[in-house]
Amino acid sequence: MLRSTAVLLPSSLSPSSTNNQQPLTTSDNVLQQIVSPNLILIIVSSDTIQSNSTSVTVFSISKSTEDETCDINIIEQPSSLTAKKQSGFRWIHVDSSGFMDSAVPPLICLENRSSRICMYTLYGWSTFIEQYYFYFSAWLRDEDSPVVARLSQLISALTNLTMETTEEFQIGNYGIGGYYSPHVDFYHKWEYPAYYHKVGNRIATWMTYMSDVEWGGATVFPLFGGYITPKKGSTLFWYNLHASGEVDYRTLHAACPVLIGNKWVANKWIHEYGQ
Ligand SMILES: O=C(O)CCC(=O)C(=O)O
Ligand SMILES: [Fe+2]
Repeated sequence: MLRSTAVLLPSSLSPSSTNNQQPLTTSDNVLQQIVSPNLILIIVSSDTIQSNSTSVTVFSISKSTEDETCDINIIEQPSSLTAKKQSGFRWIHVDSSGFMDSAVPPLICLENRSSRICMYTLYGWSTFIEQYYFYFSAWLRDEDSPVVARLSQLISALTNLTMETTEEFQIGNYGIGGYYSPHVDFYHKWEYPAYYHKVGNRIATWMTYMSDVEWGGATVFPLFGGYITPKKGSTLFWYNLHASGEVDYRTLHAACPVLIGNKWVANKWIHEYGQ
């Protein structure tokens, strides 16, 4: 994975400006900047999820290549899970029957019980200062729980991508001061040649926020000039590669430090092979 720490975040994107917990809307300039034809941003607002209903409203936001305007499509499809790929941009129709609401508590519970918990820091377990990232994570396999398996199925159905070459689910937990420095999720052939040969690069990232964060913890895309405030159940999905397979550096992103509260995310990295 490329490690780039040389990115300066504009002051408007600093963590202190992310603490108002305003929900993102289409009129938000930041959001308009963040979306590009190659970056799909799905905001699944948990407010819109009714646990007993058969449909979920999904905000699929895309910037059209022609006029640079930002469109929002709110689509309710009660009976099917379909993903459409269109030239220039893509959108996704969803019916997940309140899935996110029911998935979050068991996933958190599993995380608490997980024996595969580990702490990610650049220099191991020693000091936390000036390290690349600081958070706890655990890996969940589909076999660990029907909830995990169902979430994988949902992602596959929504994105139209096979889960055959995905990584296990990564559950990440940031405590106070937890952060992840600017990085990209893809890697280069020469970094892990054997692994690359087996599954290809990380074509896409799926990230669901499993908690709100009282203050801080935003995910920042500095090259798009925008950030997303964590909101339980909201999901970001973006392609890390161009259609040609070339890596897309515009997907550089970071997790701002959590100032107050606790942040939980669930990541799924989807690989190229089999797609
Ligand atoms: O927690 C976030 O907001 C981002 C996490 C992330 O980028 C990663 O785990 O690769
Ligand atoms: Fe990342």
